[in-house]
Amino acid sequence: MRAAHTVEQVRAAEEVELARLPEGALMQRAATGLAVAIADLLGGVYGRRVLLLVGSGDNGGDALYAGAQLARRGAAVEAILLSEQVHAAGLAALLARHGRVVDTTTATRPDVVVDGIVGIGGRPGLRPNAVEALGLFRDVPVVAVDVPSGVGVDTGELDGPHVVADLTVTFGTHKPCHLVDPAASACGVVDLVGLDLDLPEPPIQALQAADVAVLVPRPDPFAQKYTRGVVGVRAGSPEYTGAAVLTTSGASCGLAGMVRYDGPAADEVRARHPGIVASVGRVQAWVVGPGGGDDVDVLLAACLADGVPVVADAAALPHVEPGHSRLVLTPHAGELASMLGTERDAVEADQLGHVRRAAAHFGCTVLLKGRHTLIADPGGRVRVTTSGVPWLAVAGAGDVLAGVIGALLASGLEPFDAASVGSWLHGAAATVAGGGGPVTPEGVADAVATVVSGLTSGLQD
Ligand SMILES: NC(=O)C1=CN([C@@H]2O[C@H](COP(=O)(O)OP(=O)(O)OC[C@H]3O[C@@H](n4cnc5c(N)ncnc54)[C@H](OP(=O)(O)O)[C@@H]3O)[C@@H](O)[C@H]2O)[C@@H](O)CC1
Ligand SMILES: Nc1ncnc2c1ncn2[C@@H]1O[C@H](COP(=O)(O)OP(=O)(O)O)[C@@H](O)[C@H]1O
Ligand SMILES: [K+]
Repeated sequence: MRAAHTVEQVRAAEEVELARLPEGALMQRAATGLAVAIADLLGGVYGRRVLLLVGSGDNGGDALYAGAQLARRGAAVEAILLSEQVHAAGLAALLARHGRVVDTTTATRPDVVVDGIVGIGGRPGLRPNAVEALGLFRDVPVVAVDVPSGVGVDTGELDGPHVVADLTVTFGTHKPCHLVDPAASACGVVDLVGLDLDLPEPPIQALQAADVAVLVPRPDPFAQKYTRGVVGVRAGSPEYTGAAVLTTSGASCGLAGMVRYDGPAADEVRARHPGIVASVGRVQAWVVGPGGGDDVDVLLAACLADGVPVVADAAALPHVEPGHSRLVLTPHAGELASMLGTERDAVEADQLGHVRRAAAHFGCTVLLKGRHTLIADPGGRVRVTTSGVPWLAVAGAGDVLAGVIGALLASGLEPFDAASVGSWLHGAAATVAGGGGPVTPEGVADAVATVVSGLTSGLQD
């Protein structure tokens, strides 16, 4: 599990560690990890040129100490000081290793720019002198210290100028901005330097393959199709039969024992999936909404009346009322904006705030689709999916996702787990299906089984 903690949580843990360790030890550990990461990026140190952008706080201190270590190993290190006051001991260490203080007119073209402007103590946005310094060498790789300066560290928002990093080296734990878009998209590759901090339960997590392998349902030796769970699909309309085919393709990923289809596209659905039963019967979970027609409100009500968990997607979303705790809502930003009475841009700018608000308002699990999909439950927990690839942004991919989550709900996973595991599998399946290239939604649905078998092959008992 990749965990992200808030600034307040990091500060509290840091205080305990600072009291325990000799003065400066924590910063030295951070700076050493940073120097090693910069050396890796440069493919060596001797003779390389490093430009440090140094702000007034400890973030600048990390950069100065890392610069001193690189200078000791033969790098030519220059520093632009963006404040009259910078970390004094860090600056002394750099100068002792023959690092040089320069300004925007005297800086030499570097091989890497190190952003030590501001860290977890920063407010969103950058001051004009920082913007000017960043503009000097636009095509040079940037390594951000802890966070790209200027981003909303706890919110994942971008408000004003900010650093766009190729690599971010963070310390102790991830922060929300490393996982949550749009800020996450400014981090580049994120490298974590461990500091042995004693941290509380993280408010935000990103499942990794090993976590999904544990959560994904596996049939026991005496399993029957009914004990594995039946997922019912109410999707498609005479106009949109494809949505029925794609949603049932997701539901047929193999994670439930049976798929039932109830709708107007039974012939199309059975032509692709002969195993699907096109008659009404008992189910352990419903998926409703993709490609839905005029009767989608009636169908949603019928699904909810069954008392089983329900995935509501697409056309069903505008009809959802608060108060159904075993519901999973799967909007994209535009759909969530309509549900909350706001604009798409507002949702995209503050994805974490909106998905949390929606989960609290509707009292159920809400999955906000995007590059880094967010899943929130009404208790405030959030998971982020980072397994996807941009090729997954293709019409119909959302229908497949709803089907996969429905299968996981039918198998008995709780809504929050079903949504986050389903989303992770969906992203990983796109990687497998495309092999680095384009995907079709049906290809993604087919690849879910391959992903699951890869995950669970090491776990057979
Ligand atoms: N936590 C840990 O475990 C460890 C933490 N460590 C490191 O410490 C860092 C946190 O250091 P920190 O607390 O000194 O805050 P930091 O972010 O450097 O500067 C804040 C100052 O910047 C200013 N300022 C604010 N906004 C601004 C803006 N938009 N643009 C420009 N300037 C702005 C403002 O000062 P002002 O100029 O307004 O007086 C404010 O006081 C952390 O990120 C990590 O790198 C590691 O060394 C060890 C382990
Ligand atoms: N840039 C991206 N990187 C990774 N995944 C993405 C990206 N953009 C969209 N996706 C994913 O693609 C899917 C698109 O679903 P959706 O918008 O509902 O499409 P549709 O309604 O046409 O099926 C979602 O799972 C979403 O998370
Ligand atoms: K920084």
